[in-house]
Amino acid sequence: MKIIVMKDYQELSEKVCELIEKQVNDQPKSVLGLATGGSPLGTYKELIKGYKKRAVDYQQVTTMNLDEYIGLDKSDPQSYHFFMRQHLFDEININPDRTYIPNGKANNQDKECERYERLIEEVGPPDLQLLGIGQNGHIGFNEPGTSFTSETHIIELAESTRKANARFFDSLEDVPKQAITMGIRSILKSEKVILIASGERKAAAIKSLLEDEPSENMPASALKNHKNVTLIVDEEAYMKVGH
Ligand SMILES: N[C@@H]1[C@@H](O)[C@H](O)[C@@H](COP(=O)(O)O)O[C@@H]1O
Repeated sequence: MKIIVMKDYQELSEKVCELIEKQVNDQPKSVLGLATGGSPLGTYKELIKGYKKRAVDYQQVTTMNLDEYIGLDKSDPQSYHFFMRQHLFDEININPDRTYIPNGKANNQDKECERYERLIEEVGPPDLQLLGIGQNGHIGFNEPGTSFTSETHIIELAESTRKANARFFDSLEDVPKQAITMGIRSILKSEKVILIASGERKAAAIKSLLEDEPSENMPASALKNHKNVTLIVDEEAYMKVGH
């Protein structure tokens, strides 16, 4: 795993933006695996700025998102569909027909999981997958205990994850209890992975990721079995490593 330590969140976001723009400029038909949550917000801001300033062209790019809450409509402001439109897709020249996100409102969720996993094979897998990490080490919505051989599946959200994400909702009760997420194996299908973490809140997870043996209790540690992972952290998220 390659490790890059940046001074702060802004520098981290600029670095990730630079790597994504390079991917798209080198390969205009790239498939980008995208993430939601607070971590990639700065990156998306930089990508939008870059699109306006440097005329990066996203017309032929395809995107695949990691996950979605079960039960939220695409038009729900808390859904990841809405998040992606608001924070990126509506601001760049991407073709909305080439942006894929699991459907959290499908009538048959098992079929939806199968459909999305097939899409990863047919449309993807991503040339570059961007990932955040939960405080408990989750990636996508793969909570601790998820099998490293899992594909797209339904997951019960950990109480700690619901609490951490409650900041995006009116109240904790509004946070869905389930989500649909690419599995660990699905994520490992990507060519390259960029994992980002910022702030003291993530320091314990980053220490465990780098210093402990891979374990299904720390979902992100599965990335140690992937050949091309770059971890980009800021100084706060890295501060516990080696101590
Ligand atoms: N499903 C998302 C993950 O994809 C994200 O990486 C993680 C960290 O979130 P944040 O970046 O807001 O700290 O938790 C969320 O629940």
